[in-house]
Amino acid sequence: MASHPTTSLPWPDARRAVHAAGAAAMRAPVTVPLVEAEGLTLAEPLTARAPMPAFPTSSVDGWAVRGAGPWRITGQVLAGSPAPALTTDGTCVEIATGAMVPTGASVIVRVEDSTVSGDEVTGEARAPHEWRDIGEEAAGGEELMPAGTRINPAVLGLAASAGHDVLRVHKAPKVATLVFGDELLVEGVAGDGRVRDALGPQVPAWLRRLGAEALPPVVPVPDTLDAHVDALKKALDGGADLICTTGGTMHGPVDHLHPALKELGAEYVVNTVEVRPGFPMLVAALPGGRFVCGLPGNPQSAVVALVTLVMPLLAGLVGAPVPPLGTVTLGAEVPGRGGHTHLALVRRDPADGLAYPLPHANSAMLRGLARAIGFAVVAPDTTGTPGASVPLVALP
Ligand SMILES: Nc1nc2c(c(=O)[nH]1)N[C@H]1C(S)=C(S)[C@@H](COP(=O)(O)OP(=O)(O)OC[C@H]3O[C@@H](n4cnc5c(N)ncnc54)[C@H](O)[C@@H]3O)O[C@H]1N2
Ligand code: MOO
Repeated sequence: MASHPTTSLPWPDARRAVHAAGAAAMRAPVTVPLVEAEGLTLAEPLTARAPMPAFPTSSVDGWAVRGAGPWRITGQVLAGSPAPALTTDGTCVEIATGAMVPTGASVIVRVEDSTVSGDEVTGEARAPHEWRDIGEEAAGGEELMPAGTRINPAVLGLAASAGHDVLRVHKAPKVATLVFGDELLVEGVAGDGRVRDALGPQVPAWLRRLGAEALPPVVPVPDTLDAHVDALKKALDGGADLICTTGGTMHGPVDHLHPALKELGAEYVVNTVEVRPGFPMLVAALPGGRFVCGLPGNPQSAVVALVTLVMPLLAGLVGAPVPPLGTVTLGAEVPGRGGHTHLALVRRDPADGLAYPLPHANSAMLRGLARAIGFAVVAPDTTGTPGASVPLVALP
């Protein structure tokens, strides 16, 4: 590894490069029961194991009738039982919502549209017919969700409906957080040159939202090369697939990240990105398909690095696509940052739906971030003008 290479990448290229590196290091999928699958990622497309629905299913309570009325009641079919066929015109069965529609039924008359006298029913059916046809939602074998889908509660429900008891998934990558800096306090108020650690509390929380299994942060890792190397090795011994470090990405007197990476034999995937704030961010690959992501120490810059590098890297590791960007329409001018991409904190105004830049958005500040929906992306050598549609990196 060269010392201090500054092969700075444009912001879109950096996202793609780390995603590709993650995808190349993807682990083998595992099989888990549905109850353990929430938040994990589908390793195979989710398919319907049978037509959905598997049988014609009444969508109302009423009468499944055959032929023209009036209809003589010959029985009842409830949800959960097979339905005997209706074989004679002028007959009907009482049917419950969710019950299997008997073969031979012409229509279903709703209970509220019917009159019963003795064992005879009269009434009128509504159009279109009041049942769900076999395979109306999906044919047997049809793909419902692609591989790479993050399993949310709705996907879990869909998988169950589609007949799955277990799923092939990519497990959540294990991610360690190492917070560098002798100036950091882990409690109380800043003063006398010391500042409160603002990253130990938030980085693991962002990581969990990105689908990682976040290990408890190590805070602070002392500002010596030995302590950095030791902490990185311990995290690897602890099974981390990715180690997020904070601070020390530059080359100041106590910035030891680059020398520590060199000692571990790491290879840069990305070393600095043409983005403001946060340009000194990096991702380095370690032997065995593991990674270190260096988040800059300025707290907002660290979050810019999380969404720029960690988000696509984690996506690659679990076989998900490069996280797509959203779009916002700007309500006010957002300046560019020269030849760099500007990730500008924005809020969305509930009155006009437009995105406005936030105050207190300096890279050392978190006040703007705490009110933001995400970062508007202002391309190099441009200005975000009011009314312009620009990409949005939504906060996870
Ligand atoms: N000579 C130059 N110096 C700096 C440059 C530059 O271009 N030339 N760039 C600046 C930029 S931009 C950034 S970003 C920082 C990145 O620095 P490091 O990643 O090496 O971070 P540190 O020096 O350790 O810390 C920077 C800043 O952030 C505070 N910090 C660090 N960790 C935390 C934490 N967990 N919670 C709260 N605050 C934290 C730290 O006290 C510093 O104030 O480099 C600039 N320098
Ligand atoms: O790039 Mo630094 O992250 O602007 O503060």
